Formats: sequence, structure tokens, C-alpha cells
Amino acid sequence: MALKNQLFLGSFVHCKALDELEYLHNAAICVDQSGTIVAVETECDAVKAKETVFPRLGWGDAEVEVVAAKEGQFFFPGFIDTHLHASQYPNVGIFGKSTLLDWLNTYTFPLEASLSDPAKARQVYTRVIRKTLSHGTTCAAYYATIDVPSTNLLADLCLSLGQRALVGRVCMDQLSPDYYRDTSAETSIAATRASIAHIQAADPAMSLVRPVITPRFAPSCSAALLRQLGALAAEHPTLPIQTHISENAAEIALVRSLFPEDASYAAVYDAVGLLTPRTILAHAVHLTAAEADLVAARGAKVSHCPCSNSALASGAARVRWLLDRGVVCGLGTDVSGGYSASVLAAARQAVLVSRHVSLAGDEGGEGEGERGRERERERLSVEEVLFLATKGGAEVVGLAGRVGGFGLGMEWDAQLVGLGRVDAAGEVEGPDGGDVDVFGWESWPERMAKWVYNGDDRNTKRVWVKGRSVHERR
Ligand SMILES: O=c1[nH]c(=O)c2nc[nH]c2[nH]1
Repeated sequence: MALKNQLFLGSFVHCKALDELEYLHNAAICVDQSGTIVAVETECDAVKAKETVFPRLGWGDAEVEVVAAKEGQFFFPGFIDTHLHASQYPNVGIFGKSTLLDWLNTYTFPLEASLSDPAKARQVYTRVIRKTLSHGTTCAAYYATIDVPSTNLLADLCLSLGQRALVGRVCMDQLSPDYYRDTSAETSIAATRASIAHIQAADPAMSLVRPVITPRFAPSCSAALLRQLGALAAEHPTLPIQTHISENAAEIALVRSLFPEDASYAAVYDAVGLLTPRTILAHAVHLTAAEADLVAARGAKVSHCPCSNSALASGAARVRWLLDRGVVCGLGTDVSGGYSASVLAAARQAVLVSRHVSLAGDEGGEGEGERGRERERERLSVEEVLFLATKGGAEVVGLAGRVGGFGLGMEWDAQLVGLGRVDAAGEVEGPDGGDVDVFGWESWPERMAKWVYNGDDRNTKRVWVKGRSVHERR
């Protein structure tokens, strides 16, 4: 159905810089039928918009749908999940005491293999898209499985349900069970080509869905497969690439033993042309300084996955350290290594993990002088994790300037957030605010902090992607 022009009214909050949110109150944003922001006006209500903005845009009143945020609600850019496995969604929360390598064999490969059943794939993929949309995720970088038809189905479902996505057919030709492995590098490449062709035909302009070249991780790929994937990436210079790196100590030791001629894990990818500005590296928990510098020099990006890194006991990634080295970072839920499909939960965990990082090296006193200042810098703020969840994520998935904020010319990927309002009798008035109680005296930065620490999908009232309404909480 064709979109109408839309006028959004109320409070808008988005990231201006890494540590700075911009608050626009009594504002208006006009979004045209293509889903593009064509006007951002402050101190503007519906009457003023109709009198002064619509004529400028050539809009007649009758053609415009008006969406007004209620008192206390605000529009926020949609979240960008830079790393999750759609095929693992049924396993969220199921990992026992496992760590990465035994978790893959025990929980993950059997589930992923079972999604070659088309009915099961449709069920799981429909649910993960609806679930993530309900949490405000307007763009997701998905891993599917090795199965081409169900990978293609995931892309088709993203298009029909309206979620922006990168969709990757997983490449893996070694070190997994026989029942779940590409039979050779050549079959892996042929299957990947088939999936790329399908997704490109489904959305030729890549307006919503793009294929992404997806070597699972170095241990899953023979040297021949990695080389051929590097060649495929060179042949398709606009396609993104996604993989895992340096998540867990046993995995890093395995990479060292499998690729003894390469100086490091990052060097394995670099040697075959897979470390590029289009590359999304999930985890990056234990990178050495030389590897972080190589990643920065190549312009590759990092998806920080704090829920997964904590759940699978992989370690605490040093986000400030990566940012200081010039590595662009976003947030990933990493379902189902991560136990939640919510980017807000990942943002919250990113704050908490950064506080653990700041304790490393001594017994965690406040710290005096230089070390005390370093400690404080290591701790991420609410503003910073919201940046990672939106603008940072946009850069990670190659959509900087297009989504992640409310600038003129950007696409309207947004969520309407509502918090609980406590009345004079101590009851919550109006719609369900979930765990977030606002008394009315809080500043806006305090409200944002309350949302980050206690918010969930009950606060996500409505979601739009490219101007299309794709979720509404009833
Ligand atoms: O968190 C992770 N999830 C996975 O599915 C995976 N595969 C390789 N390495 C991985 N790490």
C-alpha cells in the first residue's frame, strides 16, 4: 500500500555525538511518501506546520497523516542490531553452563540444521522479525543457516514484514558435524551466489534488504573457502561482509593452530581480503593492540555483543579502548549466544560490562590520579550506548547518514517510546509503562537513563521503517 505523507509531532530525541543526545521538544518532522525526512521544525505544532511547512513542501492537508506523541512520549531512532542469528532465536536463554565451542555443538548446530524444514524456518523467522520489531529494532544484520531456500525466505519475510536487514547465508565447510556443513568450498560459494542472486532480485535497489557475505568464523572455513569468499567480496564491492572474531580463548587458540602462518586472528581475514570497510566483526573481545590497529586501518567495524559475551563467559570487550583506536562500534544482541533479542538490553549490558572493564587490573577502588581518570573513561554512559545502538550501528552496517538519526534527508526508521506516568495517588496512569515509572520531576536525561535501565518492549509503542508503520503495541 502506498504511503501517505506524514507529520510527526511532539518530542524527538536522537544522538548528536557519541556522548550527546539532542532533545527537540514541541517539534515537527515531515516524512514524505518515500519515507524520507523532508522537514525538521522546532517550536512547531500542527497549525503552524499546515500554514508554513506544508505549502513549502507542496503538500495538501488532506494527503497527510498526523501522528502526535502524547505528553511524556518521545520519538527515538529505530535500533540497529549489528549482529544476530535469526536461526537461533528459539534458543534464546538456553545455553546452560556452556562456552562458545561446546555451545555451538550442543545447542546451535542441531537447531540451525533443523531450519532446512521450510515450515519451521517460516515459523522461526516470522517470529524473530516480529519480536525484534516489537523491541524497536528497525534494522538487523542477520545470519541465517547454510540452507539456501530458508535463507532466501528470511530475506523475503523481512521485505514483507517491513524490517530493514542484511541477510547472510552462512558459509562453513569444516569442523562441524557432517549433518550441518557445506560439502566443499565450491558448493559453499555456489550456494552463496544463489542466495545473493535471490535477495538482489527481491530488492534490486537494496532499499530494505541486502545480502551479506557470511563466513561463519575462521575455524569453520577451510583456507580455500576463505580465499574464495575474499574473491567473492572483491567481485561484489557493494556487498557487506560479516563474521566473528576473537570471542573466546579456546577459539583463538584453535585459529592459531589452524592458521599458523598468519600473525593473528585478524590477519587470517586480512590475508584473503575479508577485512574491509564493509566488514562487520562480531565480538572482538580479546583483540591485541596490533589487531585493533589493523582493524582500524582497514576500516572494518565491530559489533559489540555484551549479553552474549557475558552469557557464554567469553569476556569483557573493551569498547572505549576500541573507540580510542579508531574502531567504529555498534551493538549486537547476538541471539542466541545473547539471551535477549532486545537492543535496549544489549545497551544496558554494555554499560554494565564497561564498568567491569574499569575494575580490571587492581581491586577496583575509585582510583587516584591518572588511573582514576582512565577508569572513569572506560565506563560507558547512557548517551554513549544509545549512540552505539543507533548512529554507531548505522555506520557498522554501512547505512551512515541514511538511518540512525532524525536529520533532513534521512529515512524515517523510528520508534515511539512511552514511559509509565505516576499520578498523585502513586498509581500509573495511561498506557502500560512496564517497569519504568516516571514521577514527572525527572529531567529528560534522567528519563533516558530510566528507559535504558528498566525499559522493554512495553515502552515501544509504535515502530516505523522507511516511513511504513511496522509495529504497534495494543
Ligand atoms: O556467538 C557466536 N555465535 C555463533 O553462532 C558463532 N559461530 C561461530 N562463532 C560464533 N559465536
